Amino acid sequence: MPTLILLRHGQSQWNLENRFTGWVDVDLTTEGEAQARRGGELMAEQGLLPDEAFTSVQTRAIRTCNLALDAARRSWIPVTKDWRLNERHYGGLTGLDKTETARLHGEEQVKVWRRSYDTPPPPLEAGSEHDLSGDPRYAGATVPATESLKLTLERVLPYWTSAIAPRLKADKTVLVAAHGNSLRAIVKHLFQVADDRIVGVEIPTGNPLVIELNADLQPVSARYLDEGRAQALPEIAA
Ligand SMILES: O=C(O)[C@H](O)COP(=O)(O)O
Repeated sequence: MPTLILLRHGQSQWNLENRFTGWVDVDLTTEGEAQARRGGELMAEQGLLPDEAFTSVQTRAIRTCNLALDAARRSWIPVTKDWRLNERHYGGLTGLDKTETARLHGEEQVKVWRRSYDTPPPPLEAGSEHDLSGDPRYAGATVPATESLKLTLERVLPYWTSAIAPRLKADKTVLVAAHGNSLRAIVKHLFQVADDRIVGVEIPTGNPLVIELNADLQPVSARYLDEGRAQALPEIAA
């Protein structure tokens, strides 16, 4: 049975500092490294051994992927990196403190920017210290100035369809080590979550989400391996 394991990176330095991160390449904290290793141990304990892995081009996801695969003794499998699995771009909010931003703009507005489907944050100004358009890892790509979840899904989905789905259709166990919102995009697509319901889907750091799929890649079961740190999952259509 095709098995997908979604793993959000472990706690990052800016998760700890409660700052909007998006495409900024912050690293894991010591706690985040431990979460990634624990994720790999849980996979191994339950015999969930990935055949292949996909990750973004951001250090926190790459290192999470490597630490989890090391812990599961699967560091030899093929790993493919692609910017389309990056975190959603947080635009002009990048680097700001989340609590302070809520104080300035109101909780509701910040919830809309963080969790709504199609309202992007204000764009990042060109030339800002967080402008990554000159970063060599994005050569040939158009670096966005901001992204809603909808825009994130629009760049994740073609990659899902062309690169990841074929491996699942070949009946493989596939690990995708990525980010809160690129993974929410995949969950929205797989579970056919309505635009106004995706606001309720949160993905915890470093907790493998195992989704068994049928031959048409529709979910038949879904569970977090660390039950104590699980979050509610969307319903599986009958
Ligand atoms: O980019 C970020 O700040 C986080 O990785 C995800 O943030 P969120 O919880 O606001 O979506």
